[in-house]
Amino acid sequence: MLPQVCVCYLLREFSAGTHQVLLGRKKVGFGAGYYVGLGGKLEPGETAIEAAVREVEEESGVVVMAEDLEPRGLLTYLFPHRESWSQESSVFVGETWRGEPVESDELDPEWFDLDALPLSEMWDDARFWLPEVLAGGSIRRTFTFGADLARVVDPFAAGSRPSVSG
Ligand SMILES: CNc1ncnc2c1ncn2[C@@H]1O[C@H](COP(=O)(O)OP(=O)(O)OP(=O)(O)O)[C@@H](O)[C@H]1O
Repeated sequence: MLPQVCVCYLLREFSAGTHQVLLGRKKVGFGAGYYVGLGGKLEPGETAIEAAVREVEEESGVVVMAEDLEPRGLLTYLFPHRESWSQESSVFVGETWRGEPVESDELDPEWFDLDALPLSEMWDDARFWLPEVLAGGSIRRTFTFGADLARVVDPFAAGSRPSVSG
């Protein structure tokens, strides 16, 4: 089984009809420099949703309850040129949470309008699924990264067909 990680996208209604998502510039470690959702590795014995609750608080100070997180799917990231980076990520979206995001050692939180996501500064896969998932969809998909460890190769290959629904 691939290493299991989670990612959580918190949404807020910024002004009437305008929704925003909390992302953060990752400061250290895997994906440093990219804007990412809050998340990280599951600890032993932890479920993906428990990990999401914990990582949101660790990385931003925001408190979210497990029952306020909606499971929105599973992403498989394959790095044939760097096997140790391959992982499987459970995706959650939450609209109810408490607190104000604060900068942590891991990441510098920032709100983005849903129609102005910083896709060119995120992991390359995000452009293929994140807008649809934040608009209410769910996803089950595999992305394979190339030798540059940065670009998705052949995103429409068999086995990695888009399956956004919702
Ligand atoms: C390759 N394409 C990718 N596209 C979008 N998001 C990606 C991703 N690959 C990893 N992610 C996210 O990155 C976090 C795991 O990173 P990972 O280093 O395991 O966690 P993190 O540095 O937080 O460590 P700790 O668990 O805190 O130790 C986790 O949210 C995961 O969904």
